[in-house]
Amino acid sequence: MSLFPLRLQQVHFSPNGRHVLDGVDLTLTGDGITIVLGPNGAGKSVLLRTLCGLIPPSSGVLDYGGQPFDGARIGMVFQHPMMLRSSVLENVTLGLRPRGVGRREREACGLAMLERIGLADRARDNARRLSGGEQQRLALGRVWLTRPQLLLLDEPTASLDPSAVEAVETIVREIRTDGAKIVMTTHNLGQATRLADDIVFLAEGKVREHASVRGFFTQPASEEAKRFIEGELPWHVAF
Ligand SMILES: Nc1ncnc2c1ncn2[C@@H]1O[C@H](COP(=O)(O)OP(=O)(O)OP(=O)(O)O)[C@@H](O)[C@H]1O
Repeated sequence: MSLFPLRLQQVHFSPNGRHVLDGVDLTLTGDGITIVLGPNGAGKSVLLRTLCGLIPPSSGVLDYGGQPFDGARIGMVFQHPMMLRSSVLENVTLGLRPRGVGRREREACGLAMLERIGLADRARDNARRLSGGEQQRLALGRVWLTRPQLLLLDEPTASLDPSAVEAVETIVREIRTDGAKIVMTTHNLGQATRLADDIVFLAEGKVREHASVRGFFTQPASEEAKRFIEGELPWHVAF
């Protein structure tokens, strides 16, 4: 049963009458990486939290491929992932416990995942002692083990150095290749050009554009998107 196409129709989130999401219309297919761009406060994080059920919309329709909402098939990773005060191995297998996976199988799956994300030699270390980049890789491995159909990433590389960013991007691509649909926010426009299949441009709680990555950066349809690209992209993107 697929969560896709995922359709949002006139989705509003208006806490205390303030229009944070202001009539979002959006259709997402089940493949590829969709990057959500937009200025600070545009509502990008709120949109992701709405998609995974953390924020109930004030009004509007969210249709997950005609299926009822099923949070078990949706994963989310935040800019600062939560780490239990326990080992890297226990942290990476956390999502398997509620699924009834026994301890031995959890360990085997966890160790295999740590190999994939380059943390096998840290399995017995305290997860909270990992660097920011390592913690983000661990958070991605943890959610990857639960085989989500939809993975939401909220600025996962915002506070990382370039080599840690590259490691995270490699894992994100592998998760996509493994079949998950990825929706991700970033302020790093270079990253958007490296990872995205399509771009959703959000401003003042509205989807202003939804275009291919090439289309968005070479021929932005709105003045707002043009200004956004010019203001935050200090280099020429050559497609
Ligand atoms: N749970 C919430 N309840 C009420 N208001 C919220 C909630 N979460 C966020 N907001 C408000 O919604 C607005 C949009 O916030 P959001 O975090 O989605 O912006 P953003 O586009 O992700 O910005 P940034 O790029 O700075 O992270 C902000 O004014 C924020 O204070």
